[in-house]
Amino acid sequence: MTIPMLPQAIKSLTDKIKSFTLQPNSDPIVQLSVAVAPIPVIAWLAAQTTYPRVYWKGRDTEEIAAIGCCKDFFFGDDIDDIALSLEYQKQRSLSSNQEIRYYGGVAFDRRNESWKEFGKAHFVLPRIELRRSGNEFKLLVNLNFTENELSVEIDNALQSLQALDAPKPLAPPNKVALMGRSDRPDKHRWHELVNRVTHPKFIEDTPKVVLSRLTQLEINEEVDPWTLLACWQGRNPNSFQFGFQFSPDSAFISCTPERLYRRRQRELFTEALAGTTVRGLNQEEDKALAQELLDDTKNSHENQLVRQHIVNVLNPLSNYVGAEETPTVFKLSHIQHLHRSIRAELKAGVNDFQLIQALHPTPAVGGLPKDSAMNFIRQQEGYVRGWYAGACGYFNKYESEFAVAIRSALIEPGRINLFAGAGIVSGSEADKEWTELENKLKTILSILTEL
Ligand SMILES: C=C(O[C@H]1C=CC=C(C(=O)O)[C@@H]1O)C(=O)O
Ligand SMILES: [Mg+2]
Repeated sequence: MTIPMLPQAIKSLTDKIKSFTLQPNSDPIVQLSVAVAPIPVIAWLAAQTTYPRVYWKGRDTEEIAAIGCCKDFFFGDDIDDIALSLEYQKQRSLSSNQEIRYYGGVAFDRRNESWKEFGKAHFVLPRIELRRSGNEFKLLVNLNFTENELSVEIDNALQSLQALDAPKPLAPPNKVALMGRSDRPDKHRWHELVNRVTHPKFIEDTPKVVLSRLTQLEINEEVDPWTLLACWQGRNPNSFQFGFQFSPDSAFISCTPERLYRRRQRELFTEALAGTTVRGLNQEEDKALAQELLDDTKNSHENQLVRQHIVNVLNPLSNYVGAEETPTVFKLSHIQHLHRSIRAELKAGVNDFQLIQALHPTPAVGGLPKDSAMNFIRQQEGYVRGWYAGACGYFNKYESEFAVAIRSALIEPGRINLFAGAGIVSGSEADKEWTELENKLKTILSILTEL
């Protein structure tokens, strides 16, 4: 049997929707899908004009583009974890289909203000998804009968399918002309902050604070977030790549090496990723730099604190937790990190909400102890992190995956906001940590500008 091309696949999905009937005991959330011949996933997403638009690619061969939504969970100003947990439990009970997924994110700091459309937590059940798993592609539609009756929901789904645009090839992005750049905190303030955190009295109680910086680039031209993400993906294919765009005016994209966790039923995979150096100009130099990183006390301490904390918070939720004793080196296009894998077997009944609460933010982006580091960041950093260093991904009852939204950018009209942080521990020096921030921006800057 030949797999249908996109127009035929849309037609057969349309027929499926038209002939759908709700059985007396069927779930109120239903997913219908058809196989489709290969389509470049990001290019398809970039061609669409419906919002929200979501892109997700984890470390395996699965890639997803989602558009529109049939349920939107937005937690703007006031959210408490109890309300969030109740909503989460409710959704979990509405469908037994393992393929139904909620995509979204949680801000870095749920107790501080966040970005307008992104809020403190924002998840969607998409209307339409294009999913690639290896070489297999499928187009799917979700129907949500919890709020609309059958005919209304079917009409909505049909309209969304009709509104789909054909994919166009992505044009390589032009280099942008920078009209201005500003850093918050600036270099002077960065020195002050690092010196405060590394003061022996402070560090005795708070051994790690991950300080970060917002770099704003002023531009005159339009930058397509999906084209930018596609290029970024090409540079760091071993990273997670994702993007969320809730309206035309702002898109958050990330090409992050850091997994928060991957859960399959009760099996959990997570990691400690912290400690950084640059890549060498040749293989020999690269190897020497990696060895230096492995031997370096400050970087080892940075990573070890993350590993220990993750093990500690997972212990009460798990029957078993195992973490690599010795780190390995995780290489990206411009930098390399220390990495330790961690695996856990969760206790029965532990859910994603509890996992995010326990794990996020890890000391790779927050610090240690969590509350004291978060307070310092909240009071001193001088800008709102929003979803930078937040947790983004998807979940359902059976499986989930979340990445830590570092190496990320918020694209707005006339402005690109870039973020970079560095773990400040005993032995950190302000100048070196500032250079580490610059190194973390190199890949995205090399795509955007003539470096
Ligand atoms: C907070 C960031 O990186 C974290 C992840 C890996 C290495 C890090 C470091 O060496 O400082 C950071 O903890 C960032 O890139 O914004
Ligand atoms: Mg570091």
